[in-house]
Amino acid sequence: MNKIPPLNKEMGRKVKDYIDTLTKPRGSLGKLEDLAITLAEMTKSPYPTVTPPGVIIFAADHGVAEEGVSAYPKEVTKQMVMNFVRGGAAINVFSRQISAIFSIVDIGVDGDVLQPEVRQRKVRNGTENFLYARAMTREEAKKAVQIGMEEGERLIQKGVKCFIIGEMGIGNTTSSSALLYAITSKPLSDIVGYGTGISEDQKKQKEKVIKRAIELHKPNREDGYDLLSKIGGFEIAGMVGAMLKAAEHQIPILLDGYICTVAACVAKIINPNVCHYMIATHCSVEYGHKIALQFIEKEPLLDLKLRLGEGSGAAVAFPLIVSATLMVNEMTTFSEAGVSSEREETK
Ligand SMILES: Cc1cc2ncn([C@H]3O[C@H](COP(=O)(O)O)[C@@H](O)[C@H]3O)c2cc1C
Ligand SMILES: O=C(O)c1cccnc1
Repeated sequence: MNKIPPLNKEMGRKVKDYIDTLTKPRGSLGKLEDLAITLAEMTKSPYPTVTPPGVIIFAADHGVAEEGVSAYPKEVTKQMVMNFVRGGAAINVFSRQISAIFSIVDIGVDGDVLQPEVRQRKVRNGTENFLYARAMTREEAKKAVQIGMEEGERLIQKGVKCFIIGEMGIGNTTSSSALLYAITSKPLSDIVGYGTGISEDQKKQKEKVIKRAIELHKPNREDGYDLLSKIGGFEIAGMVGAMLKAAEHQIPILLDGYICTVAACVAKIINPNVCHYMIATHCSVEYGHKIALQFIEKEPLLDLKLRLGEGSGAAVAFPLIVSATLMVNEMTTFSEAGVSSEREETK
């Protein structure tokens, strides 16, 4: 197990006191103040920064996509990887907006995208259909998490100061829902959503597939690798690895939507300290997202009715995180500005 340092609460208290000296009514920047304090606790810096951000997208296919659980065909995974290369996907647009260091990792796409922009880290051409067999072996699950760690390390060496971890994989809301069901035992009707936009009948089929898979595999909810190997995906395992690596280096992780947050749940099972370094940026339309957020005990900053993934919501929320850091870095204090501070009788 990798070592993840605790939060530096002392630094948080110092920054809280400092924020109270800035030229604004005490507490008036609300959640931005909480964010600045949390970032100081994570980074151990009184003046935290989150730029440049790193966007890392793990792409892989899912055998269970054969069961008609997605509104789109499996080939879209590979086609979207090519779209990421060309720069036309939502995450490309938002990554450019925030000047992110961008990386695409093929960790298990069914078919090759042999482009210099794509990191060739394939474990296998997609998982097995977990309705009939385990998605991958335990060794493959460990390998995929290890690859996620290495790819995370690579971005850290490039100097990223926060992580946005995205994914692409047709069928991965089914895998994510199976994981969340195995982890929480909440009713399937509260967990399973419409993913890319399936019909009511397809949603019923999706629930049935998940229920049967859990009956077949009986995953151990306390064993992250058992969960990943039986009902997970290579990209989800890669995300888990990148999260563990970021936390080890005390780098904030901006969580995106449903799949990303389910990966965060699995990471928590492997090492609970990883959650200290996570910020939930938004709440997705996918039903299970709320349950996943409860499991890691995080409140989302925004509700933009997104249901895309790729890291898109976290990238869109990134400027808010920057605002929190700029408040501490650039605002003047009451004494510097010659502004009278709060009256004694109010304190
Ligand atoms: C064109 C396109 C681009 C996407 N970008 C992310 N996803 C999202 O949709 C997929 C999950 O939904 P499901 O489980 O229903 O297949 C994932 O690839 C996720 O990243 C996309 C889906 C499509 C079709
Ligand atoms: O919230 C997400 O990440 C999501 C939701 C639906 C489809 N793909 C991704």
